[in-house]
Order: sequence, then structure tokens, then C-alpha cells
Amino acid sequence: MSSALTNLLQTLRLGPLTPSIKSKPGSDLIMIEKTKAKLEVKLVPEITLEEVAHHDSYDDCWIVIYDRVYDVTHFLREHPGGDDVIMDHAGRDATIAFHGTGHSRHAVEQMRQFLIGELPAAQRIFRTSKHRILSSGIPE
Ligand code: HEM
Repeated sequence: MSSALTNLLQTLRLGPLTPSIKSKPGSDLIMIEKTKAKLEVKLVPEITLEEVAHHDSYDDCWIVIYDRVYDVTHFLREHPGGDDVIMDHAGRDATIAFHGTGHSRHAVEQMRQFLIGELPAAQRIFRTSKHRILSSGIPE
């Protein structure tokens, strides 16, 4: 762990991370792990809506959810809700459909592995250029 992260956690009075210790529900370690997860910001390239629109087929399927771009080509066949509902939004914004389905936290976590980019600031609806979330209920 970098000393900068150690210092930050100590400043937050969370103490140093101890990866070998298993966290128990309700323990401080859970808080430390959540803080650590928030600090791990994945840097992804900017991808415009125009570029996303080129990826609208079964063999090459990108969608936009909450201003982030996901390549779901290999997930289509595994999607519990079926491939057709995602294909309806291939190459386009699927936020309302995704949100309207009421996906579980598991689904939101699973989505992360397909992240390939985010919209440029001028095309974002939900997040500002500094990644501040503009509405509640949007996954970080
Ligand atoms: C990367 C994007 C997506 C991921 C990772 C994902 C994941 C999942 C998962 C794990 C489920 C099982 C139920 C749950 O845990 O919530 C599910 C169900 C479902 N999803 Fe998605 N999904 C994605 C995108 C979409 C989109 C764009 C739509 C568009 C409408 C959609 C529609 C549905 C529907 C209709 C169900 C079935 C709900 C039910 O039968 O109760 N999903 N999805």
C-alpha cells in the first residue's frame, strides 16, 4: 500500500489496512474496505455517443448506462433478462431501461467488468466532469 494511502486512511482515523485480517459484519474493517474501494478510481477513456452508435450489432454491442460505456458483446448470451432486451438498446443509451428493470446490487457490481469508457463531459447527463453524481440512486 502506498504511504499516501496510509496517510489518508490515518487522517480519516481508519488506521492502516491489514489485508490478512478477515472483516466481520459491523467491524471497522468493513469501513476501511469500502473507503479503499472508493479510492480505486478506474481511469477509462472518453467515448462519444457517435462512436458508441457504431457498435450496435450482436457481434459488437456497446451500451451507455449512467454516462458510462459498456461492451456487453460477450455478456449478451449470459444476461439473465435475455439478449433481446439489451439488443433493443445496442449502440445507444440504455439507462432508463436498466434503471426501470430494478436491477440488483449484484447486477450493478457485475456491470463494472464490462466498462470500457465514459461519455465526454458535454454529453453526460448524470455525472459532472469531476465525477460528482448529480442524482441519487446512481451507482458510483
Ligand atoms: C451491463 C449491463 C447489464 C447487466 C450486468 C445486467 C445484469 C442483470 C442481472 C444480474 C439480472 C438478474 C436479476 C438481478 O440481479 O437484478 C438481470 C435481469 C434483467 N435485466 Fe439486466 N443487466 C444489464 C443490462 C440490462 C439492460 C440494458 C436491460 C434493458 C431493459 C436489462 C433488462 C433486464 C431484465 C428485463 C431482467 C429480468 C428481470 C426479471 O426477470 O426479474 N438488463 N440483468
